[in-house]
Amino acid sequence: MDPMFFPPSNGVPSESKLATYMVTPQSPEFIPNNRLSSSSSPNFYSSYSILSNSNNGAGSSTVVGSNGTVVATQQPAPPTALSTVVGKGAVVAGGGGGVGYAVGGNSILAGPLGSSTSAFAVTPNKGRNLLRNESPQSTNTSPRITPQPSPPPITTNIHQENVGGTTYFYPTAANHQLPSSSTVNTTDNSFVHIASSQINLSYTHPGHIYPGPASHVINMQSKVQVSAAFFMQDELRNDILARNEIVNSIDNDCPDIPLEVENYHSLCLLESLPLHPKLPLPSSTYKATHSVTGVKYCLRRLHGFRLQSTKCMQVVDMWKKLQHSNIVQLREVFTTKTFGDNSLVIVYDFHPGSQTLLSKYFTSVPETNGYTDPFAGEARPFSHKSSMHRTSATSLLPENEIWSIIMQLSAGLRAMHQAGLACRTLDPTKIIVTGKRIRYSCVGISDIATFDPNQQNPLTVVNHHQQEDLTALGKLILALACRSLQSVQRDQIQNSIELVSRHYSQDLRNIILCLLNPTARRSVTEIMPMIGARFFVQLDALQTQCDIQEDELAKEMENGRLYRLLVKLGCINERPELNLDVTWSETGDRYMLKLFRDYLFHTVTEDGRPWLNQSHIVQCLNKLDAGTMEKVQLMSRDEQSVLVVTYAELKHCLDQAFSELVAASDGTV
Ligand SMILES: Nc1ncnc2c1ncn2[C@@H]1O[C@H](COP(=O)(O)OP(=O)(O)OP(=O)(O)O)[C@@H](O)[C@H]1O
Repeated sequence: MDPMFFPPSNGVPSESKLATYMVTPQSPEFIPNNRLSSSSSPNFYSSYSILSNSNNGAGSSTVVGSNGTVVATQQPAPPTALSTVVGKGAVVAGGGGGVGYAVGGNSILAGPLGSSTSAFAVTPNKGRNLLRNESPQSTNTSPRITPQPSPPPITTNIHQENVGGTTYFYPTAANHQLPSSSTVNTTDNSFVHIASSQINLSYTHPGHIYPGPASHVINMQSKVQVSAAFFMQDELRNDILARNEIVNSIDNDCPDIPLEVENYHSLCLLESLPLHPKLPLPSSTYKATHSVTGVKYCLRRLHGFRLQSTKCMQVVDMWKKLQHSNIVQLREVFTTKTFGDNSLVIVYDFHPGSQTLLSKYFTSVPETNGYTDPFAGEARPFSHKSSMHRTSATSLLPENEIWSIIMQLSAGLRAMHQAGLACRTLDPTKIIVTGKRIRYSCVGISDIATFDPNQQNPLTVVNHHQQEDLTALGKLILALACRSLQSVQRDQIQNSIELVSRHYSQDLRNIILCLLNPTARRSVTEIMPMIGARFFVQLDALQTQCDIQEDELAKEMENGRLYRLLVKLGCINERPELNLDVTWSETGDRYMLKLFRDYLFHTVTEDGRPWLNQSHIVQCLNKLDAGTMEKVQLMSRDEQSVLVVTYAELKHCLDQAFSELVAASDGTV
């Protein structure tokens, strides 16, 4: 028979759902003798400390004391402690009035109670709100850390003591000794080792609480706001949102694009131009979704291209292996007729929110928070059609910014050259900027498109292309320094160098001259000494950025863990039925969790107003997840009964109930 239907012989009003948890004289768990063993206590109920109103059942049972208060606890409790407890006289579950809790959480425990170090200083003290200060457990007791998911067996040898008319029950101490240290399993399956000396913390998991930003991070910000200390910086949030929006957008007004191309679908045109000088054929760029993984990629299509020889796949493999933070990774290459012609498609990683170097530095279009929408406006910003109008931007760039670009471009180029490859598309339209990151975006295309299977000496050709890369890099730096593409035209170069000499350092001038020198055989490593100590500035900036981002990560890290806990609670609480059992959610472990949910979210102030306190919720969830031995008082909705349970027991209930749900489900969690 479901315990729901037991007669309420324990003094709990029959309408109280807590009756299902209350102890009856018949209930083996609370018979204070030694007959019981852990095996006779299949339920976990015996471990709950229960307090009920005696007025409704006074004298009717040996369990209920004459003043109507019953306290049972599993804490070993010397009598001296008991008298202290009773002396406080705070344990009143008023059956009639329903008021009744001037709670000192301490006062309901039979045990060597110290003053609780509750994290909640402000304690609403009426009705279900009594449940503050809920950690009556002292460090001096021997709390038991419950390794989860299964709690240790609970000894049901119970000692009974009547003090001042109140009968207390508590188990003998046999197996309630605190191990010297324990391991607690948390929701994210990480195991946290807890030394017993740490138990006196209101959390046994101090690592699960974000302590606020580190001093070296908070002092980096000029204007520190309280909210900034606990929430992600607006700028970073907006950046991520903008990128997500770009990734998720389905913005395809071009009806000619096929629905699916090989393993990719949802193609979305990024840019399409008839001809680019660096590419021998018309090309188009798309964002596309991989059909199997759902990952977004950037597809570059060469129109009307026939692959002459599969030998070029060797060079494709070389590019595929080349990984560098300043190179957009080439993933695969395939030919297709899906577009209605013979097309070659080169698949790259997709970096949302990117713009070309041309668009960022050679146009006078105002910036929008580092992001431009490539689809906005009538003329696409980097179109060659309009590039001549955009080649002269307004002001000169700060030298630091130019050096940052030089370092990133030379780093990427060095990786390519060391791998025996050449970029061959070192062009402001084929370099993309994502935030502060610069990447070569079109590597390998020229090698494939102009592949000559009859080439006798490929190494010489690569050397030649590498030298061309260095010249192109010199031109690009000069153009950036002058903010003008025309500055690198033959008749302008002299004037441009003079401009650099006037406005920038000697090193910048030297690096340009070195790279533009056609007579010398140059290597990308030669420019390192010219970068010199600026390298350290760049390194410092990057490390500072890492510090800030790591701190942002620390803020957000715990959210996922608490979310999973809430999902479990949400799936269990108020579930109308499970396996046709309509009482499931109202009985057993689930009832305990329901009261805990009320305690978490529905606490009210003395005058009945909702008491909304996020820190209360977060702290309680953390304790639940850690399964601490701290006790919490849960009150039934009719305010007639109070249960005292440890978070460890609640965690056990949660795991148990959720396992039942999983077992009854279709297997997908
Ligand atoms: N890997 C990538 N991830 C995300 N966006 C990219 C990537 N590669 C290029 N883009 C973006 O796609 C758009 C089109 O790129 P594309 O290389 O076709 O530039 P373009 O200005 O059209 O050059 P061209 O004049 O040679 O056609 C640009 O906004 C560029 O920033």
